[in-house]
Amino acid sequence: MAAKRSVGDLKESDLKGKRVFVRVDLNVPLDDNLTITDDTRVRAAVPTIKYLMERRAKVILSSHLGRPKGVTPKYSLKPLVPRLSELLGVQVEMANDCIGEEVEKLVAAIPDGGVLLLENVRFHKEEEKNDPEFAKKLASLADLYVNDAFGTAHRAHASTEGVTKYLKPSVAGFLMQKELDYLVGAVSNPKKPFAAIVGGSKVSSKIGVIESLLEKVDILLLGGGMIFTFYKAQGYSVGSSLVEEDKLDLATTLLEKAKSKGVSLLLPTDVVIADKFAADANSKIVPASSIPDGWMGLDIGPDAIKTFSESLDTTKTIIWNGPMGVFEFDKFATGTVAIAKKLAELSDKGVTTIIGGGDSVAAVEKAGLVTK
Ligand SMILES: Nc1ncnc2c1ncn2[C@@H]1O[C@H](COP(=O)(O)OP(=O)(O)O)[C@@H](O)[C@H]1O
Ligand SMILES: O=C(OP(=O)(O)O)[C@H](O)COP(=O)(O)O
Repeated sequence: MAAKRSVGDLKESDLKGKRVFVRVDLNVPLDDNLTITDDTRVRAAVPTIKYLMERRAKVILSSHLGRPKGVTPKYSLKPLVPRLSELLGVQVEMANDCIGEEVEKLVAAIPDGGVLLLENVRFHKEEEKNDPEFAKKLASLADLYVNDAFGTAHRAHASTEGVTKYLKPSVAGFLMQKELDYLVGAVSNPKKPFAAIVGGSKVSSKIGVIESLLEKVDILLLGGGMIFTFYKAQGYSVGSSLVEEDKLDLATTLLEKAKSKGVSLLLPTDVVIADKFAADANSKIVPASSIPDGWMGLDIGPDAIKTFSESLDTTKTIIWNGPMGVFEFDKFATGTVAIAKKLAELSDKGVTTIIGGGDSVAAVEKAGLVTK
């Protein structure tokens, strides 16, 4: 891939006094009291913002949080202000919207080196539709554009793709540049055997990822909420586990494709099931093929952990996205923690291990393995 032009390539005169629209990914996990439970993404956004502040640009920050349908108070970016202000060493101002007259007034008032955070860009449905008129309105706030939202780089939305048609130059931020350099390097030319571990709950967004990984990997391990779509496609009973009915045919196709490409695709042979989606649910371990009605799979089982771990032993490159279970509940965190520990052990032995995804990173934080 050609090198992306980055914010570091701009001249100081391109930035001084200029309004810079910076798309960041501040989609952090919040608890019920709206406290940030993992600030990795906030800290990751800081280098680019500080760089712009030091060059006396007027920084306009834009992000989404969650998947709101319209204006939803619990998805407001307001809880981000104190932590951002603390990390940046200035009082970050916050707008109640991301477009409109009030926002324009606040933008006009940003001092050189100051920072304004716009409200959740997904409060407007036009964001995810990549609506050109909405993108134009966002673009009209600024003189140039920096995309540092690596965690959202796979989405062509108004604030990530649409605006670049109206704001020139449009450049990558330091986080985007660093992640692309590292990831593209590791994935386009991996040391083999190359394994991918995919879990989490976003089945429909990840089935496409699995399809493209089948072209590259030797081993593919599947865990998390997506496995039940694959089980169901094979005719297993999955109880009330997470299933995306409209992806059953695709799951079958992917299993066949893995076989024809000689990729070793492993699904967990056993799962930890629960009688409700709760931290205090009753749980038991059952073979993957026999989840009783009324029960749902919330973690991979001990046999699966063993098989997965052994299959990783010979690998040289591993990428991991998506937890193996509902790690937020301690009872169902075992599979995720075991895989995190395995990757830490292999990383110590010189295996390249890459972990991506907000919840996956949060899980590694929770397991206390970040330094590994
Ligand atoms: N078996 C499961 N059933 C339901 N949800 C699951 C299951 N396994 C994992 N999850 C959930 O998946 C979420 C993370 O998924 P996802 O957003 O796809 O990961 P990431 O943010 O790392 O890309 C977590 O909140 C976790 O609780
Ligand atoms: O959290 C994110 O992705 P992730 O769940 O893969 O880590 C990004 O902020 C993108 O969010 P989205 O999947 O709602 O577009």
